[in-house]
Order: sequence, then structure tokens, then C-alpha cells
Amino acid sequence: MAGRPATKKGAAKASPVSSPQKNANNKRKVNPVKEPVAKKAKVAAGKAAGKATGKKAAKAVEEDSEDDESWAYGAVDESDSEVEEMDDEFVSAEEGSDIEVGALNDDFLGDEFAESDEESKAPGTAMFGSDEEDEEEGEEEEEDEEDIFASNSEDSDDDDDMEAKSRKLDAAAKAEAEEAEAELQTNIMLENDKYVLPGDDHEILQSTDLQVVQARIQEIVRVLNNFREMREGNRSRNDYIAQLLKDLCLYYGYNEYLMEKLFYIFPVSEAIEFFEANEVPRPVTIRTNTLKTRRRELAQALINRGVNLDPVGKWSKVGLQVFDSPVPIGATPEYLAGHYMLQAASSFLPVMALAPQEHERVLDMASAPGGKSTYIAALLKNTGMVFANDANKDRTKSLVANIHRLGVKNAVVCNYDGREFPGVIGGFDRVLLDAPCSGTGVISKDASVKTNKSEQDFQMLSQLQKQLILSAIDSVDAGSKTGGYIVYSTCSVTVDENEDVVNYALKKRPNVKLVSTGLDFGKEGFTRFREKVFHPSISLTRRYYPHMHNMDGFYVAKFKKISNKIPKKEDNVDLDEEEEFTPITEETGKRSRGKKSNGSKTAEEESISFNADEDAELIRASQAKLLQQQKGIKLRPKKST
Ligand SMILES: C[S@@+](CC[C@H](N)C(=O)[O-])C[C@H]1O[C@@H](n2cnc3c(N)ncnc32)[C@H](O)[C@@H]1O
Repeated sequence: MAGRPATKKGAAKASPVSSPQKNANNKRKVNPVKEPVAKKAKVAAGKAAGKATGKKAAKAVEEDSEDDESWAYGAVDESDSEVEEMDDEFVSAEEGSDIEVGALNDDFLGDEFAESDEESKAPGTAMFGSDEEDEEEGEEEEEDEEDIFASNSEDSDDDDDMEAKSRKLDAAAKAEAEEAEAELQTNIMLENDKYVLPGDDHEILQSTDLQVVQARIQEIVRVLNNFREMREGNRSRNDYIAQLLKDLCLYYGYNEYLMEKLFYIFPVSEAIEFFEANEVPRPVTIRTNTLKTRRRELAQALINRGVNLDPVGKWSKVGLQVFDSPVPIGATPEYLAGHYMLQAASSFLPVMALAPQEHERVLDMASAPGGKSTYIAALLKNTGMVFANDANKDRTKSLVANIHRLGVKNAVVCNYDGREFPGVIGGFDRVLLDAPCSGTGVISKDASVKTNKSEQDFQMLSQLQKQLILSAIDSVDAGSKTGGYIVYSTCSVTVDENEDVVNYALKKRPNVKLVSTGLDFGKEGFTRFREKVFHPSISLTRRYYPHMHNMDGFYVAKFKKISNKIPKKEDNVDLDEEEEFTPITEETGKRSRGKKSNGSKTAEEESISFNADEDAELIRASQAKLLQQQKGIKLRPKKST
């Protein structure tokens, strides 16, 4: 559409890289390996992404924040500081804002997604649940959304002006890219087009000046990308990589352990794009709460308040991306009335993959502050039941607050260590395990991840994730008529927390298999990684990256449970031993209630399933006890039949 802000379009598409940034030393940073042309596009994208990060959005009440995706078990609540961090970003993004307010683009006409979970669909076919009423209504909605779009474009008579501004931005970006390129030239050590790695004592190699480091990075990447031609005689690939890793740590501020872990996930140039993307904030996104409103109504209401937004993309019918807002997005009347949730786009994905169906019983095993639980409730249209559990009691407060604000009526909030399931209750139609993780997918929101995770932390997390995933699987009823699915997700990109955990689950629980997530974008999960080889079906899992999808790094895997029988240990001899588990409650530090370990279960033990009649009696007894304790009311015992 003519007059659409170029920056905005860029933000939705391009990977957000190379926006001039400052590092800890307050020196100007540019992507050390990008060609000028690519830089130009990315500078624009980066700026737009910057605008999309709202101080106002960040002012959302603490409980709504999904920014604390990286919560690990027992972590302290840091959401306040995260909000402050986002505030700062918005201040700089707001300066010089020239984005048209109130424009909606063609992307607003989201694609329809089927609601079915059926595996008969080809992998990659979108088939996650829709939260819209029915197809007809969906079509009407599309037309209405088109109207909003049309009326907004009629209103905007400054199209020419926008184009001029857009050209100006492009020119500025180009000039900047050229300037950056010129700066680089001063430090490049070229010799017959080869990059000679100087001896260890050479002053250039000793230099920690960021421009020198940046030049070294650029040159080493160039050599590694064409190693045979460009290597210097006696230097091995490992020599170059060792220097590159050192320089990347220095330039981006990661500890060596994490840098190495992340670096090997990608081809060399892509790794740099990933690190660059972590320096740029992701767009602010909101999820329409379809229990209270429709996306077009919400969009119109926010546009009327001067909010500049667009749909997040065709893949979601409920997401909106907020570019700019004159009002705090976390405190509008619509927000307070529960018409939307401030939620990272990536965090829609596991729920879409879970695709809960009306009247089902769903467990969200690690659910606070409730972004995904409330989405599940919306997809269930307030029917069935969502068990929203979290091990951290403090965090269940924000979970409860969100559940109330969004008008969720089918949720039970509980506070157990997830590893106690299905001892607490089982037999669910579906289980979501959005596991506690290291947060390497959300470094742009929490830069402390760069330095505060040790090898031991990763080992502990991976062990916890493995225990939780087995509990999640054992909590599902394979006999469910509509479900029998488990979704595992993390906001981390490391293989230890993703493919490794899923592979472990496949080995330990041959009664599950991986199925398509139904998400039609995302990179395939690894089936091999360095020295590791995983089950081939792990290619059905999906990875999301900030530099590729302009959203937080994320991982999603979906399992179908085919039997309730847990295989005998002796049939499972090649597997690592399951660790014994003795849960400790956070508040008391005492051994918690519930079953012992999954590992201590007897062979062939069935997972504990929900028995409506038995549970009805238990629930009645406990209600009677409560009434008597709190109100002094004594219920007559029910006559046995
Ligand atoms: C990634 S966050 C969950 C975010 C949540 N799913 C949402 O969408 O709002 C991980 C959560 O796991 C919880 N947690 C950590 N260890 C746990 C455990 N052993 N059992 C259950 N929850 C746990 C943390 O308190 C944290 O709230």
C-alpha cells in the first residue's frame, strides 16, 4: 500500500540486525560481517523494531509480563527490573518517531487455520486450533478487518510525505552503512587477500578496542567462509575459530561457555546474525482475548486511542504488533477490561501447537504468569478445565490476577512441583510443559543471561526438564477421545534443553511419538548436533530464532501418547538411568507431598488417570471439610448407594 512506512514493513520481515548500538563500553557497534546493502535494510528494520518496544507497553502490570519466560525453578522475581529495562528502550525508540499512527496493512487479513489435530495432515500443514467462532464468522471478520484497513488508509492523506520520509530513512541508513564500512577498512589486516592471524603476542591480537575486535571478527568470518582459498598456510580452522570465539565474547559480552554453546548452533555468519539480533529489542505484541472481544474490535478501539498496530503476521488470527502508542499499552481501558494480554509472539506458538479442543481437561504444568494458560482457556471457550500449575507460589499471584482480568472461568490454579504429576492428578486430554529454561532465546530482554549461566546451571536445568517431561507424558490419558497430546516448549535455543530432552523422553517413554506441531514455519529440530545423534522424528520439532523470525528464540515439540503403559525397565536397557526425584517445596524446604520418583514406578504401571466418580466423592468430602472449618457448616454425609 502506498504510503506505508517502510520501517514498519521492515520490522515485520527482516531480521533485526545492525541497528547502531552501544555495548557495555558504550562504543558504537555494527554487525561485523554484513555487507553494506544488507546493513541498510537491517538498520531500517532495527529502528522499527526499536519503535515497537514500548515504554508504555512495558508499563503493563507486572503480572502480565511474559518477559520472564526464562524463569527457572527457584529463581527470584526480577520482573520489575525487566520492565525498567524496556522503559529505557522505548525512550530511545520514541525519539524521532515518524511512524504513521493508526494504519493497518493487508497482513491484517489473517489466514484461516484448521482446528484439527489429526495427524493425517501433511507435516507443515497449518492445523492448530482456531479461536474464532466458525468459518463463516471468520470470513465476515476478514471483511470487517479489511474495512478497518480501508478506512485507515482513506484517513491518511500524507502518503507522499511518508514516502519522502521513507526515502530519507533509506538514505540515512545507506550513509551510515557506508560510514561503518569505511571505519572497518582502517583496521583490516589484509595480505594478498588473506587474513593473517598474527602471533599471540602481536599487539593487534591483544587489542580489546572494539573496532579492532570488530575488524578481526569480520576478517575471520571471511576466511572461515572460504577456508581453502583464504587460510594462512599453517593455521588450522580451529585456530581461527578459537580467536573468533574470544572476539565474539569481547564484542557481545557473553561468557565463554555460553558463547561456544550458542556459536555451534549456526553456520558461522548466521551465528553473528543471531548475536546481533540479541542486541535489538523484539516488537511488542499483544494477544486478543477472544473470551471478551474480537481482534478487529480490539484493533479499532486501540487505533481510536492513537495506537499504531498491525497483525503479527498471517500465522496468527489473534496477535497484534504494536509499533507505537501515545498511551501506555499496559494500562488502557481495554487492557484493564481484559481484552488483551501483553504476550510475546513466540509464546503463542506452543498453545497453537497444543490446539486444545472444547470440553477437554488440559494441564499447563509450569504456567505463571499465565500467558499460555489464558490462551488455552480462550481456545477452550471457557469450557472444560485448565489446570494452571506453577511451582513458584509467588508467581501464582500474577497467574490468578491474569485469569481474573481476562475473564477465564474454567481454570484451577495449583502450586505443585510439576514432577509430582500425575501423582497430584492425571488423565488429562492434553498437557503443556512450557519448561523452566536458561532463557537463551530472550537475551534481548534479559542480557544478564549472557554471563550468569554456568555449565552447572545448564546441567541442572536439563535434568529438571527431563524429569518434568516424563511427568507431563505420564499425566496424559492416551485413551482421550479428542486428545492425548503433550507439547514441550522452551524459550531457549540450546540443544541440551530442547532436542536432548525430547530425545530422552522418546527413549524413556516409547509409548509416545512425535507428531507435527502444525506450525507452518520455523526451522526443523536437529537430528544430529556435533557428536550427538537424535531420533530422526525430531525433525518434526520446530526452532524459532530472533534473527530469522523476528521473535524470541523458542522451541516447540508435540507428542502423541499412544498407550498408557510405561514400558518395563528391562525392555529399556540402553537408556540412562532415570534420576531419583525427591521434590523439595520452595517455601518450606521440606520434602514435598506426592509420589516419589517416576523412576521408582513399578514396571508396567499405568499412568494415574482421572476417575470422575472417585474424584467427585473426594471433592465433596474436601468441600464439606472446608465449609465446616471456615463457616461452621456441617454437611450431612452422602448416603452410600
Ligand atoms: C517459562 S516460565 C512459564 C511461563 C508461562 N508458561 C506463561 O506462558 O506465562 C517457567 C515457569 O516454570 C516454573 N517452574 C520452575 N520449576 C518448576 C517445577 N519444578 N514445576 C513446575 N513449575 C516450575 C517457574 O516458576 C516459571 O513460572
